[in-house]
Amino acid sequence: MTETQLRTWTHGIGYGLATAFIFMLALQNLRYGFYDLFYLAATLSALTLIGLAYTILCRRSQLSAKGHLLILIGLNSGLLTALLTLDTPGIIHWAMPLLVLNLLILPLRQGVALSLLLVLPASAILLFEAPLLEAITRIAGLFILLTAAALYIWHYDHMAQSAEDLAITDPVTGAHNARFLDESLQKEISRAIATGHPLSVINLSIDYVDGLADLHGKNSLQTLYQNMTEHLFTVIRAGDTLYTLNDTEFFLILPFTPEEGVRVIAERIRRTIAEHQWPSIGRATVSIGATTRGNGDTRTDALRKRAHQAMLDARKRGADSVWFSAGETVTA
Ligand SMILES: Nc1nc2c(ncn2[C@@H]2O[C@H](COP(=O)(O)OP(=O)(O)OP(=O)(O)O)[C@@H](O)[C@H]2O)c(=O)[nH]1
Repeated sequence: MTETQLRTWTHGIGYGLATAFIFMLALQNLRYGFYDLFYLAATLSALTLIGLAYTILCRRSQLSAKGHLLILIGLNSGLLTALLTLDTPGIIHWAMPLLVLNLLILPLRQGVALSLLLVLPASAILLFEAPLLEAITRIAGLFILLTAAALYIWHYDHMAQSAEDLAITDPVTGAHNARFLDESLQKEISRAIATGHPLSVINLSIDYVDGLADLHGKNSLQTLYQNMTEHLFTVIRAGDTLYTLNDTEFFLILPFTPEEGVRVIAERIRRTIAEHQWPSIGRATVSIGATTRGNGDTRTDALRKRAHQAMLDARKRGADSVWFSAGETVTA
């Protein structure tokens, strides 16, 4: 299930349950002849029903649907007005489903702010109108509910962020992982097509990995890979992105970089790696394949394959070398 679908379901169920709850209150008050409270509950349940309809209408853009804020401001201010104008402090418990809705539907800060705008004046009214002990008990209940719901939402947001980070970041090296590469490269290709700026990529592979693993062990190779990632981060400029493909290969996306530029940076990477003293194994070299997008390159696999082939060509010419392969050019 995508995040948008998850939000649509939770918002829909939230509004649905709130509508059912408030509608029951409306019916009960109608039965006992409390017409003011009946009209209030009927208005609030109509608003939650609008929220449900809005959720269904905006189901494809639920993450950016701004109308929820207006609907919830309407609900919260409706209840606050009733607390101020009707002499029935008992309806403070109607705030409970509203607090949950605020936090369930709005971004955390907005949800907490709107809830406090309801709870603080409501508490003052309650302290003024109800017996002290009763007022304190009800206010405490509201704050406990608000805190628990806010902590739960904060925890969920935090977990979702960690899951997203894990999905796109290699846990060992901190670079982006291969799954994220195609998505980013496609975006950069579209951007390069739209703006006409050059785009280059680099495929980089550590030389003689089997020999290094035999000689120094797999753990040393893993450490070398991490050290090389850190090193590459210090060589590339902001805006370039680094991806780890497997335990021995890297990929770099270099926006705004023409052929002359990618030749410079590829050679710089090769030289600095060869000159470096690596803590786990001493000396190491890399073979680098580089390519620049031609006007016929519109897909990621073409660029990835060409960079990979260029890296194999570099290796064929002897380790510790760079090979550049020109982009596909189509004449109109
Ligand atoms: N994407 C990318 N390109 C680089 C990088 N370093 C050098 N280049 C390319 O190589 C060209 C020449 O770079 P340098 O020899 O460092 O000269 P420079 O004039 O100091 O480079 P800039 O001020 O970064 O443009 C640059 O214009 C870039 O196109 C890098 O880290 N990333």
